[in-house]
Amino acid sequence: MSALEHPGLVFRSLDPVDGDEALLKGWYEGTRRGFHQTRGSDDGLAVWRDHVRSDSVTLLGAWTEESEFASTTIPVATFSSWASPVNVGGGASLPTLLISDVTVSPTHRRQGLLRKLMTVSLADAVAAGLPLAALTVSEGSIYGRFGFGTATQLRQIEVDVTSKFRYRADVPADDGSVTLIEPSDAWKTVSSIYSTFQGRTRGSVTRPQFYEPWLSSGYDFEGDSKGESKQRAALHLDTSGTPDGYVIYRTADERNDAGLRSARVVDLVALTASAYLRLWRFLADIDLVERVIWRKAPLQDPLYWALAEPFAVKSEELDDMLWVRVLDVPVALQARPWYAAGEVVLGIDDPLGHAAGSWRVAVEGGTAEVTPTDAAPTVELAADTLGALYLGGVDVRTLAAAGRITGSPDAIETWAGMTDGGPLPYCITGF
Ligand SMILES: CC(=O)SCCNC(=O)CCNC(=O)[C@H](O)C(C)(C)COP(=O)(O)OP(=O)(O)OC[C@H]1O[C@@H](n2cnc3c(N)ncnc32)[C@H](O)[C@@H]1OP(=O)(O)O
Repeated sequence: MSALEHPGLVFRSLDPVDGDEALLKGWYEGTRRGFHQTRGSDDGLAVWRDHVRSDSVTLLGAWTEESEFASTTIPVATFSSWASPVNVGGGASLPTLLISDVTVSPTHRRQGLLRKLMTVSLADAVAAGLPLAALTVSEGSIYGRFGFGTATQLRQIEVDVTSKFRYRADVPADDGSVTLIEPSDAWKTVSSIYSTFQGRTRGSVTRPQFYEPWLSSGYDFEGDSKGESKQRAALHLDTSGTPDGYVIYRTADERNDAGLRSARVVDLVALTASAYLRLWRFLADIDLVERVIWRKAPLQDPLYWALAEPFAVKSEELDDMLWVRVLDVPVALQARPWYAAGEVVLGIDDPLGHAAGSWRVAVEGGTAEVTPTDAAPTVELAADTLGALYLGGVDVRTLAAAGRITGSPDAIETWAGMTDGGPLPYCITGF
């Protein structure tokens, strides 16, 4: 906290368990104000308190010094973070600093408050031995300067579930079944299926506690009220009756932009291809619904390829999801999978210093050895580009074509062979 100084402001780190009640409530209100939400209800505050306690969230804020005309409890800047595993591929996960609730009020914007809070938080994460940091963003141009790059992407799709929705004749019939269940009763199964998915899926993030009140319909985050009455849940059971997929969705009174009756998928996880297609069949079988909208479809979606009329799937948007920042180059690079033997000297430009320097990366048998070196770099890139590459969401050649990776054509080809490969990362967990 010593590095956190700003004229007229007092910085505090609030204890999420025993912190001053008025300041905690004020901090929560500060984020709601910063994100243009309504003032919070007591129920919303209680849900937030559960999350910050159980995820051991660090709550940083800046308050104006005592004044007759300024709130003593609502801060002008907020910044939260906590440590949680991210799946980095090849079955490995790394503890990662997850950053959220970044707000600075209009009275104090562009005076360097975000920069101060970010710089201190990343330095603390390095001191605590966290090799990665990650966040999801509101605008794409803010976080590159702090070494974050777009590491995973999602597609928003709108699926025509009228008679156009029909699988090809060669798609095998699913032998399992789908059952409707109340979201509160489904929660235990939902969280267990997600946890298996998390362990298997490159780019996936361990979920913070607030997914429980959200997905079990205990709290409506959009309406800020207790109980979410529109959400429904269905489980997919395999032939032995074991749940291996779920969908949580909303239907009542939903309309798409063209006024067509639509359902919205809130969360969908399937552990097998068969469960995935069967859950989509289930969604298509909901009567009085003409379109199903899902904001978190994978970029390579089997649904498109399984349909007799693939144009039933309309891609609406390509969205960024997880932004990653490498803090410890050897730990981070040695943990992820590699795809061809080779050696390069990476030169990383990192104004914050954590990843800066020359690093010898030597790959043999699918694993890398990464050591600092005085040798001249053969491949050069900035920290945010390394973050974008890290989970395999974009390949080396594309970033080189964008001018973000430089080196001789041979060195770039060697680095591409080593780095590119494996499944695309997939993260459906915002925070
Ligand atoms: C992880 C998350 O929580 S994402 C949500 C982010 N929050 C929001 O979108 C809420 C609304 N916006 C805000 O509250 C503020 O504008 C913030 C938090 C985005 C920026 O806070 P500020 O204190 O004004 O930023 P600060 O003055 O420290 O700026 C740091 C740098 O980022 C740049 N920057 C800040 N905001 C933006 C922006 N919206 N777009 C582009 N660049 C930006 C500044 O120019 C500055 O650049 P420099 O230091 O390299 O010269």
